[in-house]
Amino acid sequence: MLHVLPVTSVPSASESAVAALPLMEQFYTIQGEGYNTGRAAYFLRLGGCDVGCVWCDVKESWDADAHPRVALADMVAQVLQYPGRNVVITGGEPLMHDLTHLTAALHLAGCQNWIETSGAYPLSGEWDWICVSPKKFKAPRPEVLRQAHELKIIVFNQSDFKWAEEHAAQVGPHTRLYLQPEWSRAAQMTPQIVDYVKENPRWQVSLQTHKYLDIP
Ligand SMILES: C[S@@+](CC[C@H](N)C(=O)[O-])C[C@H]1O[C@@H](n2cnc3c(N)ncnc32)[C@H](O)[C@@H]1O
Ligand SMILES: Nc1nc2[nH]cc(C(=O)O)c2c(=O)[nH]1
Ligand code: SF4
Ligand SMILES: [Mg+2]
Repeated sequence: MLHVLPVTSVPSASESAVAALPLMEQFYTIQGEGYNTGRAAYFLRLGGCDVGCVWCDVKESWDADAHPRVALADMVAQVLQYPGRNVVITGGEPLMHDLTHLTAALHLAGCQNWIETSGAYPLSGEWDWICVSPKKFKAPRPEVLRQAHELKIIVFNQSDFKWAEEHAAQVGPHTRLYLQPEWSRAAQMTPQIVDYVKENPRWQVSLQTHKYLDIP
């Protein structure tokens, strides 16, 4: 005799765990950095990061427990309040979480999923644009570098140009290459980035344009 399990809409403990993620903040703005600069996008900033960049501009994101767990359906509903359909998942380090369910729900809702990641954790989720910004403080995973649409190196001092080339050697042939000044060092490093790009034109300049525009 066949035993038929009852259909229930109550999620199991493991389903509940993936149906919500720690969310530090969400906002609709203009993508300020890299390839998609200037395009409207809804940002979901997830809590949690153990990479430890000394110059991180969002250290409040590091402690995942400091941020409320928000249901994925509620995040999608918030995104849909605005006319744009590009969603940037950032953090914190978003790949510390399994992003399979969040990105599937966003795709079902008609969104384009873009990620900002250090590449230090395995890639999960369905992505339309992957920006990898590797860090000296926790090495990026080679397979994440290989899948990057965009490599964005933060330039803090002159040694970062050589470090940038070492990582450019690990991405695919079509990955866009960007050099972005660390914000507190922008006055010193931006002129050096300009000179470097003129000499090495496969690289492009990326600025944190939202900080100049004074928007989130
Ligand atoms: C806050 S991080 C969050 C995503 C992920 N943890 C990462 O580092 O890619 C978002 C982007 O901001 C960049 N970033 C963080 N602090 C910065 C700073 N002080 N100056 C320039 N870029 C910075 C990161 O390299 C990354 O590309
Ligand atoms: N406007 C805007 N663009 C961004 N691009 C990447 C950001 C991030 O913090 O991940 C960011 C951000 O915080 N704001
Ligand atoms: S990996 Fe990203 S969020 Fe984490 S410390 Fe570095 S810049 Fe900040
Ligand atoms: Mg930012």
